[in-house]
Amino acid sequence: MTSLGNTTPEGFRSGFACFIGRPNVGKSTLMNALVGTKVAITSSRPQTTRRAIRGIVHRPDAQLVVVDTPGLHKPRTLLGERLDSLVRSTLTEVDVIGFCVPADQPVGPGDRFIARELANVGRTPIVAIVTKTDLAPPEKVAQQLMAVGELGEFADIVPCSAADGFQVDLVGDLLIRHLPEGHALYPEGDLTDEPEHVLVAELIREAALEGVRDELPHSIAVLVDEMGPREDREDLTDIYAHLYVERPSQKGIIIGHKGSRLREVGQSARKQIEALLGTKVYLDLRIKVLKDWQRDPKQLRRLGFDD
Ligand SMILES: Nc1nc2c(ncn2[C@@H]2O[C@H](COP(=O)(O)OP(=O)(O)OP(=O)(O)O)[C@@H](O)[C@H]2O)c(=O)[nH]1
Repeated sequence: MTSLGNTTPEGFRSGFACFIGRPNVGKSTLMNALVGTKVAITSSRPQTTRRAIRGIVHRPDAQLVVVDTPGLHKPRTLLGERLDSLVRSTLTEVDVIGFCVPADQPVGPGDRFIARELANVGRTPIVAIVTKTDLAPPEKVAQQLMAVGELGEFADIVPCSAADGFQVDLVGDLLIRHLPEGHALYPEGDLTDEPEHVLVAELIREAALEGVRDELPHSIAVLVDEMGPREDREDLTDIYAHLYVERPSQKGIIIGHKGSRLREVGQSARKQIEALLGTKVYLDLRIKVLKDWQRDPKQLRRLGFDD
């Protein structure tokens, strides 16, 4: 741990940024690329992110805390409504907003909806980020920069690719420019302030999301019940977790033929968790049906989606 405050160099900046954009535009991947390690989970399924996970970017001249928000969308369920209020409260609390639009898809109603929301946020500066430039030829990227420019008032518009690293550092620079001067908010070396058990639950959920069909992702939640080093074994962490679904049919899908899918999910999650914790992991993963938990306030609270 380094001390905070008394070693701050002249002109040091610190503060908060968040990325906003339609689901699946690459917000989490960009945050991971900026932070340089896997903190938020990513998947090819939209609406993977449900929590405001923070990644912390350490630079000699600045500390940028990135708050990762769920994609804004029109609310359909109680869960949806909570997500949206979470996004809106996040937007007013940060120093700068990164508005992400992918290079490989035309600007659409979803992007315009968010641009309108952003226009109401007030004076928070907005950097427009055209993501996934590796998926579009240069002329298409150039057109996209122009199209995005017409969506609103932006401090900057920058193309980048989190996949090949193109201009990821520049995105960091452009966000940092809007932070106030001040000392570091977190000790050097901290990459996130999410508790470990939350990261572990997210890694399990990510593994379970691989290859499932459209309606299922929203129905999966994971809770770590217990986690700690095994007695006399510093190098082994025992983890007991539950994966919740909403219907018995979904339980069957997750478990797979003779439990084959669940085994794969467990193995894949275990590898990721071992990388995160730096120890061997014993993972006891059970599945439970919590009927319609997305619509039940009590269950939502239990699963960590507070009002
Ligand atoms: N080719 C390419 N793919 C990318 C890039 N960034 C993200 N992706 C992919 O796009 C998909 C979505 O990325 P995420 O980072 O999960 O997107 P998100 O905007 O955080 O999504 P939500 O959490 O659903 O809001 C994943 O399959 C990523 O691997 C990029 O720069 N290039």
